[in-house]
Amino acid sequence: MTKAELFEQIKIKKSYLCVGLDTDIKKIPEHLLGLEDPIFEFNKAIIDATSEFCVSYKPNIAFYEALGPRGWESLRKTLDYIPKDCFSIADAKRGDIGNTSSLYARAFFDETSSGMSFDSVTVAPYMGADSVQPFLEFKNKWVILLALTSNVGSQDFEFSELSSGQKLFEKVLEKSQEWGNDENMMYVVGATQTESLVGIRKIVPEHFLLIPGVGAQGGSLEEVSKYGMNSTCGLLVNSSRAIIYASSGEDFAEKARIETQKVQAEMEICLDWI
Ligand SMILES: O=c1ccn([C@@H]2O[C@H](COP(=O)(O)O)[C@@H](O)[C@H]2O)c(=O)[nH]1
Repeated sequence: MTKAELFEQIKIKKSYLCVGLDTDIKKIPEHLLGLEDPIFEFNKAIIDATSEFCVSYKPNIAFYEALGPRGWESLRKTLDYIPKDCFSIADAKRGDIGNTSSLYARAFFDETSSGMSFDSVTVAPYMGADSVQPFLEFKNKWVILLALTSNVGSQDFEFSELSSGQKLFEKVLEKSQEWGNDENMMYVVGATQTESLVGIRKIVPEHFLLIPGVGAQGGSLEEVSKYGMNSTCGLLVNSSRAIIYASSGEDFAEKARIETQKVQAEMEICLDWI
């Protein structure tokens, strides 16, 4: 999906919501557990209930790979089921020396190799250019580079001040623009980091940002939108647990739909600002 196509979907659905499919076998409703593939059945019901109100889905790969071959199969079926007008994100946080990164890229982008072709994959930037480049070699695919994460541990390295006076995450934003552009690279910025958003927008005014951390982590959608939005929206705001576990009962999909619709309604108001 191109940047223009993504913005078109945002305008059509009046939403920049990404629903996170962090599907934990220990948390899915009991009545699904007897089915052949409970994880897929859960995701299918969530997607059916929410796709009207969101533009993207983000399976976090950890939840699937922890289950071995069964988990990978649930992931592949889930990706197949995600509507083609929704932007798919493999939240895998990969990155290694070049030849290894090439194989990670094939795992998430090359359908003939792995059976899966996501629109994008999250990548850690700290091994530098040669660790990211193999992902960028795939046409019409996106790298979503970790910049300023939502967790408390972001303080440990990402805010470190360099001799140039820049923070480490600022250097990531600046340097990585030599590798890709706003048509093939996005950045992860936590919704808990809104005080840094104005500065981030000075470095990457045109790029899309993937913003996790609203909902269960307590970030504010209004603040993220106020400080992060640009003329093409420029935001994909993710919520996982607050949506998919809105209920632990048989009504989980219905409750997920209600939560998704609430977030979409708030986003519709914010989209009027652009
Ligand atoms: O900085 C980051 C990077 C990634 N994540 C991921 O996003 C979702 C958030 O889930 P919630 O349930 O909405 O809190 C999850 O998959 C994280 O691994 C993040 O939270 N922060």
